[in-house]
Amino acid sequence: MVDEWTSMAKICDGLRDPVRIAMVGKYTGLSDSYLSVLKALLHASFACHRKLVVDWVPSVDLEDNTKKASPDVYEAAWNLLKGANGVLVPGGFGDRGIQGKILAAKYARENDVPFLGICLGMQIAVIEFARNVMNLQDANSTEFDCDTKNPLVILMPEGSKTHMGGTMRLGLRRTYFHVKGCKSAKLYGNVKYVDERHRHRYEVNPDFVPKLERSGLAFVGKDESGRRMEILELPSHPYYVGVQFHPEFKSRPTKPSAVFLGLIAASCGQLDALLKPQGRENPFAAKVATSISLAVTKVYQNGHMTCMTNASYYANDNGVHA
Ligand SMILES: NC(=O)CC[C@H](N)C(=O)O
Repeated sequence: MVDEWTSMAKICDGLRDPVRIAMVGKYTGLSDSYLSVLKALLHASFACHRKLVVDWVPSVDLEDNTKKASPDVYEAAWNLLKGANGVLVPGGFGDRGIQGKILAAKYARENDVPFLGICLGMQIAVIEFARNVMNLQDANSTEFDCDTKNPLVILMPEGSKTHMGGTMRLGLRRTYFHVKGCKSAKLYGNVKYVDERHRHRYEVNPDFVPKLERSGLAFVGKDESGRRMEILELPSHPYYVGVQFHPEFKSRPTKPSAVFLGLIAASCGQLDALLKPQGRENPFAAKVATSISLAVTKVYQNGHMTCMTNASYYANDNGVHA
């Protein structure tokens, strides 16, 4: 067992080339709030043989109000965002910092920077696209503006709308791929469907989907009814993916989450190699497999992956900071 730990630690210690991910969220001072997301980033970075560096960007700091009140803070936040190889907008609730997340999604979309939006991160990507590509200036989620004339994201409880308890859509749900050959389908191994975990109330308004799709946003994964949007992609972008579910919860050291792996691979120039059909002619796939099998035997100890903290990301106290 010690040998296994030693060989894994060696691989971790040997990782030198960084991959910088800007995490644009609300609770960036409390990194434990995003612990599963961090672990998923780490699993994917390890598979790509990159040392993960997470740049925490408080989304409010990207907003115009901060520019007026604290120009230095504003500039520092934008410098972090612009210095990153990839951008991640995680899940969240409530309207504080929403504008900053929308600005981060716009920046990634317009500058071909790899982007992954999770749950709220997918919803704000849709709002951003509607506002800036489709010119629907007041596009919003009814979570933030219940009177918006363009409700791109709406409450879609599965149960009663009047019964206030239990309106959250929770747990494992199935997503069917609708577009063969899209990036996320390839990353998941060209399966017909995936089961991922959910935790949300609001969803993309299905009435706007035809317009969004005509404008270039592809909803490549949907639930069995076809009414709930689960995965979006911008086919014209190197890697712009939004998921309504939480893929971080199923990521494992031996099996990084497909969409996280896509983000990291795209952020360090490995996505094309990763998406090539697997086989002898795909050395990257072989390399990933080797690194994982070498490194991750029995990584769990009391439910924690304690061995990977020193080389794959910078740790400070309880959290992860760059
Ligand atoms: N987990 C989340 O990101 C939730 C997103 C959004 N607040 C919703 O309820 O749908």
